[in-house]
Amino acid sequence: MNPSPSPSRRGVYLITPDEADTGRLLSRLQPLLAQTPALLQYRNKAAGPALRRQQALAMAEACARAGVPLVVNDDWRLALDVGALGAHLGEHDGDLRQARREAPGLWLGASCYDELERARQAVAAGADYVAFGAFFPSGTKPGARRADPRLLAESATLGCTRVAIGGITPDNAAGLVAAGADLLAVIGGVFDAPDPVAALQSFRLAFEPNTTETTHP
Ligand SMILES: Cc1ncc(COP(=O)(O)OP(=O)(O)O)c(N)n1
Ligand SMILES: Cc1ncsc1CCOP(=O)(O)O
Ligand SMILES: [Mg+2]
Repeated sequence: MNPSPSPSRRGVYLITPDEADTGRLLSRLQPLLAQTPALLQYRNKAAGPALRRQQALAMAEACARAGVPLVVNDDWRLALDVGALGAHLGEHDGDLRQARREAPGLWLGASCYDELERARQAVAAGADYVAFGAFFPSGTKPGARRADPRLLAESATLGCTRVAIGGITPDNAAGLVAAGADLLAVIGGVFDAPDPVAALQSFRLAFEPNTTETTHP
């Protein structure tokens, strides 16, 4: 049995933008963490190891204060080091089976891009969640492989949390939830919005039952 903890499995999985200034990163995050997104992922593709560690520690402290679980991108050892809940690993981020063995308590996620078979293998190797995408063109990662929303339904039988990523905004979110996404991983849809807090709040609608249908006696 997998002993890792299981955070709230529905909602926005907010991911940090590349931001070199830790103070500025924190001040952009504070009002968003106050909205308690389901998770925060610390991701900074432009930072070296020292800045990543400094920022991951700052994220861990801010998340603990806000009651938001933290996931560290790319590096499960850093996740352990800063006391994060989990780590997210993609195809270039090491062996998931090794991470599961050496960090049995971490909540582990795996990028599966547009491949159901990769998701099956990730779950067999110990992943707690699988992530598919990009579902829409992503300004953050323009070269990201594209995925079909049908993957979200097709992966239901895996029995783990399913995450959608890539170009997700409040306007296109509901379709992915309807297709089976438990968590919507978002960078630009919040951080590039004119009002990031309002954008984060708007995602809530996507997770509410459809109230536009009327029942007739
Ligand atoms: C929730 C989530 N899903 C997918 C990714 C992408 O991971 P990866 O393919 O390793 O790419 P980078 O994010 O490292 O550029 C993710 N980070 N989070
Ligand atoms: C890391 C990653 N993997 C696929 S798309 C993407 C970027 C997500 O950012 P955005 O929400 O801005 O498209
Ligand atoms: Mg990665």
